[in-house]
Amino acid sequence: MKLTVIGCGYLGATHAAAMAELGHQVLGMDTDTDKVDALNKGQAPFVERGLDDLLAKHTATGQLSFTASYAEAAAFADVHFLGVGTPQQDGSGAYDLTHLHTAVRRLAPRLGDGAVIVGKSTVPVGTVAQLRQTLDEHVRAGASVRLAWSPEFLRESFAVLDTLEPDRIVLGVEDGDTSSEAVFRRVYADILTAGSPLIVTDIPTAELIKGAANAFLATKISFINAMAELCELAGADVQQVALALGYDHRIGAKGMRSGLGFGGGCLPKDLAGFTHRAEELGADTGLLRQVAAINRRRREHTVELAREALGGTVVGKRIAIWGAAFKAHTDDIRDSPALAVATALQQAGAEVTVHDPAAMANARRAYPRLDYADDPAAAVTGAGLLLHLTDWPQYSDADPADLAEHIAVPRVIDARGTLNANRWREAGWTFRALGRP
Ligand SMILES: NC(=O)C1=CN([C@@H]2O[C@H](COP(=O)(O)OP(=O)(O)OC[C@H]3O[C@@H](n4cnc5c(N)ncnc54)[C@H](O)[C@@H]3O)[C@@H](O)[C@H]2O)C=CC1
Ligand SMILES: O=C(O)[C@H]1O[C@H](OP(=O)(O)OP(=O)(O)OC[C@H]2O[C@@H](n3ccc(=O)[nH]c3=O)[C@H](O)[C@@H]2O)[C@H](O)[C@@H](O)[C@@H]1O
Repeated sequence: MKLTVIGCGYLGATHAAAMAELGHQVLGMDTDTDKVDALNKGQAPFVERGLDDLLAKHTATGQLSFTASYAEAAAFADVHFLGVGTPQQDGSGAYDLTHLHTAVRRLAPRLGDGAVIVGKSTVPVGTVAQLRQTLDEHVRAGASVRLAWSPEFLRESFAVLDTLEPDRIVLGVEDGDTSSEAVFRRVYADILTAGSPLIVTDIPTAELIKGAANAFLATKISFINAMAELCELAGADVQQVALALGYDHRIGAKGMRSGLGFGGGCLPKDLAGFTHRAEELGADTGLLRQVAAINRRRREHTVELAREALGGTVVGKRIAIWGAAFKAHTDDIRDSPALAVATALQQAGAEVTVHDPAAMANARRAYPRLDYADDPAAAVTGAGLLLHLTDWPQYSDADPADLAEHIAVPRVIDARGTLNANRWREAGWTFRALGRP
């Protein structure tokens, strides 16, 4: 089949490459011409495991290509996936849906009768009804264009795997739309045959499922972090609590790692957007607001622990920070907990040096006033404290005995819970981990 993917960031570029892997002819479209150029060379403009290989494989054969032209995209296919950004508006937490409306407005007059638009971006419930109006206002006279919504559940750093082997696929269709599901089943035929369940719903349900999924993932993380707060007060170990809870099949161990809390371009933004929309609808959002508050406290608590470790003040103190990405195996620094802590400490007067295996270029661009080091040992050299803030395996594999030679005072706070406490203590470090004795 021939398909387009409009908006080729983390979601869209991965979706386009995965659709080509399924055997479809795919044209990706993005307004950012630098991105389009990189993608046409078979390179992802960001770090994502396995994506460069897929892009290179399918751009080389011409099965996958990219353009900045709506006209080309509209002419290429009758099925158009939408993966443009839905960022947070400043202040209220509400979603900014302008990119979606722009994409529909620009695409609509160029579409032929029978075309299908399938949205994948994350949206608050009620968005598709508004997009339907935009579509109807701009579509060619006499052309009937269907609009469906299939929210995406991929995780960055597992994006290719999650797209090709999804836990489930959701498709929301408009009332009276009897044909989008059949088209969609053809697009996803191989994935459905392999066993991924497809849940077909009305539009509001599909929109809401995505918000609910991210709110639940955020809640699970904040729940275990609330237990971490309690563990610190009680002298208990949150990792053992999580281990024991996780064996209960109704709870499950996945997505319940305690630490510095959730960041990234999605969970914080989607929790805020979901909460905002729920309040507009008149729902009680006490639970969701607590989830966000607990998450904020993780960052504040880490800053406080650093202050405490350094004798009550960070002014003029050298602090090494391991990690800038919002999680391991990505260069994405959107709402990174590590950089939030780094900048808070710098604002409080500390001299902060940051290292990250993949996200240094993005961090440097966004936070040019922070100091950066090219390797983990260089970051700790001369510091009075090391903060471990992103869970890269390089950091848990590092040799604490070797590092103790470089740091001025061997003191570490493990905010991700992945350093081996015994190993660090035996190498002479004063070791503190969030939620653990
Ligand atoms: N990053 C992720 O892991 C996931 C993201 N999502 C959702 O997918 C959507 C996109 O997220 P990301 O890919 O992370 O964002 P992103 O910012 O990496 O990519 C968005 C892309 O859309 C392009 N764009 C903006 N306006 C456009 C327009 N009018 N026409 C064509 N292209 C346009 C931008 O240039 C950019 O390349 C969001 O709604 C997000 O919540 C959902 C699941 C996973
Ligand atoms: O809507 C989205 O964009 C995506 O958001 C998240 O995916 P992602 O942001 O890539 O990353 P996660 O692996 O969920 O991690 C999010 C944050 O939570 C933190 N986290 C994650 C898991 C955990 O157990 N504990 C924890 O603190 C991570 O360090 C990271 O900062 C969801 O996991 C995806 O299902 C969803 O599609």
